Amino acid sequence: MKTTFVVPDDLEPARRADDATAVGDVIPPHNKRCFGCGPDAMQGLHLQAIAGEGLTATAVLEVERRFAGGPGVIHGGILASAFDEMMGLTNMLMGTIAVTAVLDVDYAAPIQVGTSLRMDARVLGLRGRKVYSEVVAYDAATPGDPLAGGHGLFVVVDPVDHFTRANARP
Ligand SMILES: CCCCC/C=C\C/C=C\C/C=C\C/C=C\CCCC(=O)SCCNC(=O)CCNC(=O)[C@H](O)C(C)(C)COP(=O)(O)OP(=O)(O)OC[C@H]1O[C@@H](n2cnc3c(N)ncnc32)[C@H](O)[C@@H]1OP(=O)(O)O
Repeated sequence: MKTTFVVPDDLEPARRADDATAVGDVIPPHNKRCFGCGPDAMQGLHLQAIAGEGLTATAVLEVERRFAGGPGVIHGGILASAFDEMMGLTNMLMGTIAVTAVLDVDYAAPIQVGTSLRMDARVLGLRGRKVYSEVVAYDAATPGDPLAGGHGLFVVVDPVDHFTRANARP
């Protein structure tokens, strides 16, 4: 892939929280109405990310017709949403809440409607409050070269403070 996103080469190691979702279990939705993972988001992606070892998680997105952009292929914004959510959920294994500051998507190949898209996400490391994460996506039926990849720079926030202020805006 050809991303230009720069991951610092001197990241601090990130640590899995002692009470993080057990390996093999679904990371619980952080908000029932979240477009990415919420069960009550009628038009949402309904992603179920399975926690892996360390700071990793995997999910499969069934690329439904309602996710189309160009004829027969996934909308780029839908893929970006899925990547954002996958990295955000994986970050939660650290026991912190981090919001997206920068999202980078490498659309390496068209992804057809009907694809079962496997997404593998992991936390790469930290720099103070900054969390660097990545995700790679494959065709689950015919694994081979990645179809797309993503990177994110997330910033750890106090969720009550962050979302209270976000909702207080006039
Ligand atoms: C009412 C009660 C509610 C309770 C809720 C409970 C739980 C909620 C749960 C979870 C939700 C979150 C995540 C869950 C998982 C998945 C969902 C996906 C995540 C998202 O979809 S989330 C939506 C989109 N997201 C936003 O809505 C963010 C809007 N934004 C801001 O809220 C601020 O912008 C913020 C907080 C990002 C930073 O603000 P800030 O003031 O806290 O910090 P500051 O600016 O100092 O940045 C600190 C360091 O990050 C560097 N930095 C910042 N921005 C950068 C950029 N763009 N490029 C390069 N570097 C950047 C600085 O350069 C500095 O770096 P350094 O430390 O080296 O100087």
